[in-house]
Amino acid sequence: MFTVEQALDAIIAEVADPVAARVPLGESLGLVLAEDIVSDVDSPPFDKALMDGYAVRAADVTSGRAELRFLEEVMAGQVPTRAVEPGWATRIMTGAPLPAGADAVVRVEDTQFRDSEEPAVVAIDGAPVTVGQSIMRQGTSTQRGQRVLNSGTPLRPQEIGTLAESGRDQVAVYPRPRVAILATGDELVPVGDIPQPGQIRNSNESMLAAQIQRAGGEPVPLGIARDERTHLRTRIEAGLACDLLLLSGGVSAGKLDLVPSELQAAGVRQVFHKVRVKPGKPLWFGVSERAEKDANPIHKGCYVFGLPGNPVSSMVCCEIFVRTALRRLLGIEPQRPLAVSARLEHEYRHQGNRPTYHPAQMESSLTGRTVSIVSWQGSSDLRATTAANGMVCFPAGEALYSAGTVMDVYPW
Ligand SMILES: Nc1nc2c(c(=O)[nH]1)N[C@H]1C(S)=C(S)[C@@H](COP(=O)(O)OP(=O)(O)OC[C@H]3O[C@@H](n4cnc5c(N)ncnc54)[C@H](O)[C@@H]3O)O[C@H]1N2
Ligand code: MOO
Repeated sequence: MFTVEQALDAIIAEVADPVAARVPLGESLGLVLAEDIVSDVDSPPFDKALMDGYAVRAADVTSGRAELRFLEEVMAGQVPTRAVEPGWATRIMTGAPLPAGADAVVRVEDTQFRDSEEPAVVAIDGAPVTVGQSIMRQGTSTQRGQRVLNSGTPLRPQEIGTLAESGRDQVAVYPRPRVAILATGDELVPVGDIPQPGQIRNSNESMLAAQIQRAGGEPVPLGIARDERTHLRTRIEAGLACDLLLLSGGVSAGKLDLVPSELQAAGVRQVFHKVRVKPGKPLWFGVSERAEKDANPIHKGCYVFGLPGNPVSSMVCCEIFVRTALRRLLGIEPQRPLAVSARLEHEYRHQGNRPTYHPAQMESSLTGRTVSIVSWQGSSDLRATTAANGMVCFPAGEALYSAGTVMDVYPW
């Protein structure tokens, strides 16, 4: 049986390097940039006013008081037509290009405009004016030809704004993998149905779709597959067209646990079956290599996870293992699950023959991060996870953890 580390190593080794594709800028949030971006413009593109007021020559207003003659008005989007000579001022709006000759802007609050005279007069009464005041010189934020973003950068709103400044309405990223989700089991009914005796609702499909969406993938729900070989195989084959296929249920030792054998019959090569972890022991992972002729435009293979059907087992395996594969395809570093440290809020005794990922609730305060272990009845107890915002990893064995022990917590 693989350890968690061995299973993660195997997933990282099997999943191919990410493949870049161009997507519209509006669809790139959260994806990783797959090209260096060089600006094709200076920012700002011209010397610009940072305040609504008057463009002046600072030398005219060194004392903070002056009476200057009114030259013209420049709004944002217009260009000045005349240079500011000594003794003159141009009314200017924030974002408008600075006229030649001017080297400072005096804000409108420090001025009075008198149009009873010809030409009109701008009377200034404020602090001494210095060269460069309330203006931004061309190219001081970004220069044309400068590299503004590096390949490998995750795209947040500010990077998307920077791409827009650089005129990129399409951008090369590692696109969202399509993730097929296939729930298996004769006991399952759709979420909108009232379960009859012996039946339960297919809650895993909705939960896994939400996990995939949150992790940057595009879920493709395939509904419920019956525990019948031909039907199951047909649904598996439909799922293999996606980049990842997640099945839930039917992977342990029951009479109708047909998933491993039907996956192999569909040509999916088994990489491992069973991991020393709780919950999630029966996890199955394999790879379906695509024939060249029906190659997916993005990825050469489909990576298949047979998740144990118990809801918390499915959820935890998706968080630990499926998301590692997704991060690899999305070009996200680090690829392995990232734990944070938190001090145990209370004493806790844990016992188990496998490393256990236990639901837990973290709180942050000025004195640091603490974690409490929530009451949990095991891998079918999904409700308990709604009182948790992460999972604490306990090693196998029995130990008493005192309050204040620093634990590894994986946030959800
Ligand atoms: N003899 C053994 N029995 C079991 C073993 C074992 O090693 N030997 N492993 C146990 C462990 S650990 C787990 S976890 C479960 C996982 O089993 P399966 O993946 O085969 O899952 P099922 O038996 O199909 O279902 C388990 C449980 O989950 C419910 N379920 C299934 N699908 C869904 C769904 N889409 N939505 C909500 N709930 C679902 C199902 O009704 C069962 O109650 O096996 C142990 N047994
Ligand atoms: O591994 Mo199972 O997921 O313990 O219940």
